[in-house]
Amino acid sequence: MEAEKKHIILKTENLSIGYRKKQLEKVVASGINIEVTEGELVAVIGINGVGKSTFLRTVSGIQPELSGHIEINGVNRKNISSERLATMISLVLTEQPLSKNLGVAELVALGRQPYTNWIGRLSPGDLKIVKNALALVKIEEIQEKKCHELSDGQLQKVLISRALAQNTPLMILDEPTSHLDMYHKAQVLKLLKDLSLRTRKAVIFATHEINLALQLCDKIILMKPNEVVQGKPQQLIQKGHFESIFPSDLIVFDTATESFRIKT
Ligand SMILES: Nc1ncnc2c1ncn2[C@@H]1O[C@H](COP(=O)(O)OP(=O)(O)OP(=O)(O)O)[C@@H](O)[C@H]1O
Repeated sequence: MEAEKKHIILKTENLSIGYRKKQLEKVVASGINIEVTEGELVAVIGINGVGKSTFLRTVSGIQPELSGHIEINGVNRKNISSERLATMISLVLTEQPLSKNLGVAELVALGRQPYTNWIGRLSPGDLKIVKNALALVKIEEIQEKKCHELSDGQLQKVLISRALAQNTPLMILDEPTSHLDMYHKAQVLKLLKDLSLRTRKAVIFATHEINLALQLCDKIILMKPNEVVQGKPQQLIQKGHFESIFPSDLIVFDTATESFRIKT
């Protein structure tokens, strides 16, 4: 029987990413061909400096691609205005400048900005969506708090809730678990998994939590210095891709337990 064809939310073709300064071009990664479909949870993995943030920023339209093609929901990203892009991609970035004096519910309500007028008045429909976003992330109890009163883990959930209120088919997060303890890292990633299943959004996040990503994600985009590959965790493990991510003097990938361990 033919497998059900899923809607493609993000597609890149021969994408090259990096930085341009005057005439100089610094290519961070090239030949990136990936596809992410609705309801998928996808981790972007690779060593420090390999280009994970650059990739996410390029896909989100924060910085231009060097060359190649990006499609969001079937539309060439070059043909999408920034206003429309805000209804297609929601972002959760690390070290985001935000007014910590804002209340939790107020911050989540900012997710409705692409749909409200310049005064930002919320309609009953907007308020319902904000309420739903607070409930999906289970943060109703802290909605009256100010953002400066929150722990890092709580703040991360609030930012995810704001991205949900934005109601986009694609959610992109850059290292959503940095600064969190092991339990809260697992909690946030499990939350992303549940959200991708329940809302059918495509959720893409950069992470250094490879062991957790291998257990939870539908797909992994593995960025290596000379190639970017994508696949189901099992496929990438079977092809031996994880054995060559790090220099092997300190840590090794154990295929039996499908996790990294310290070399003894
Ligand atoms: N604004 C910039 N201008 C020029 N080069 C940059 C700029 N920002 C990052 N880079 C370079 O691009 C490369 C990729 O950086 P990037 O931050 O995307 O990596 P990363 O995989 O997200 O790293 P990490 O895991 O440490 O967060 C690095 O060599 C970095 O020095």
